[in-house]
Amino acid sequence: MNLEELRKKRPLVHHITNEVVMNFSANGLLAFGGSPVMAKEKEEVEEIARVAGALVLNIGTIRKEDIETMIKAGQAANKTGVPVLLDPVGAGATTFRKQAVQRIVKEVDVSVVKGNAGEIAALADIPLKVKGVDADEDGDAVEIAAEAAKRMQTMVVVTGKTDVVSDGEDFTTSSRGTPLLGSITGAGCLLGSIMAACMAIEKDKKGAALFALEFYNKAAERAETKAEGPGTFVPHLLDELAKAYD
Ligand SMILES: Nc1ncnc2c1ncn2[C@@H]1O[C@H](COP(=O)(O)OP(=O)(O)O)[C@@H](O)[C@H]1O
Ligand SMILES: Cc1ncsc1CCOP(=O)(O)O
Ligand SMILES: [Mg+2]
Repeated sequence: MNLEELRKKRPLVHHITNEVVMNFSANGLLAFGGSPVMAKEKEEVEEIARVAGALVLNIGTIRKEDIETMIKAGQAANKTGVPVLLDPVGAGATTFRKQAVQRIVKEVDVSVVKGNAGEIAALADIPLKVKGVDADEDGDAVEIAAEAAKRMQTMVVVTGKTDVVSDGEDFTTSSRGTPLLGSITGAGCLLGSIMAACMAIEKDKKGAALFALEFYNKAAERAETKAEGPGTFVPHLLDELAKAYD
């Protein structure tokens, strides 16, 4: 994954995402070197998705009518080879969300499904405690990722204390980061935006996902050393995301 190339090209990342994180995701992606656009009107999503570098479908505050919109955008992205990242926010919390994800995955060729252990466990039908959009326990992230990848026939990233990237057969883990990421909202969503931007530049999607995980969590570790708590962690994280690490 070539970060210099990404920063030169500033790939456009089309987001259909939740209202909670829009501003944070846009700022974080800008800091990293991508170009965010949030657009969710059914009449315009195909036009944007087909010219974007990547598409993020994030179900954090999804309503019934948004499912069709996400499918429309996803299929337009598929037609022009634009990678699609799906974040199944809260999939472990309600049947509606889980079924929405299952429908999207069936109708769109999703490049990667990225979520926390609780969300991905729900999609793999592995019992795990969840609390709304958060995982309440870690579970066996490797097993969860593998089972979900097999069922959805796509690459899966499980995030948490240890992150796992799996295609159902092989897997790679990464254990960087800080628990402070769990004390701000949108940490996972922003990781998804950055991962999608990397996939716009790097065609090896596993390589792109691992680069995004390492870079993001390294930036978070450095931000932690400068922060006094969750409040000051956020601006430091944005600053660190704008830097370059070897
Ligand atoms: N306890 C932890 N220690 C280190 N990094 C963590 C920890 N919890 C989460 N992270 C990191 O925070 C980011 C968001 O992960 P997570 O909190 O699982 O997502 P979400 O915000 O979607 O619930 C990931 O990069 C992950 O590696
Ligand atoms: C709190 C909340 N509620 C619905 S979406 C959302 C944001 C979730 O963000 P993340 O998954 O990055 O923690
Ligand atoms: Mg999340």
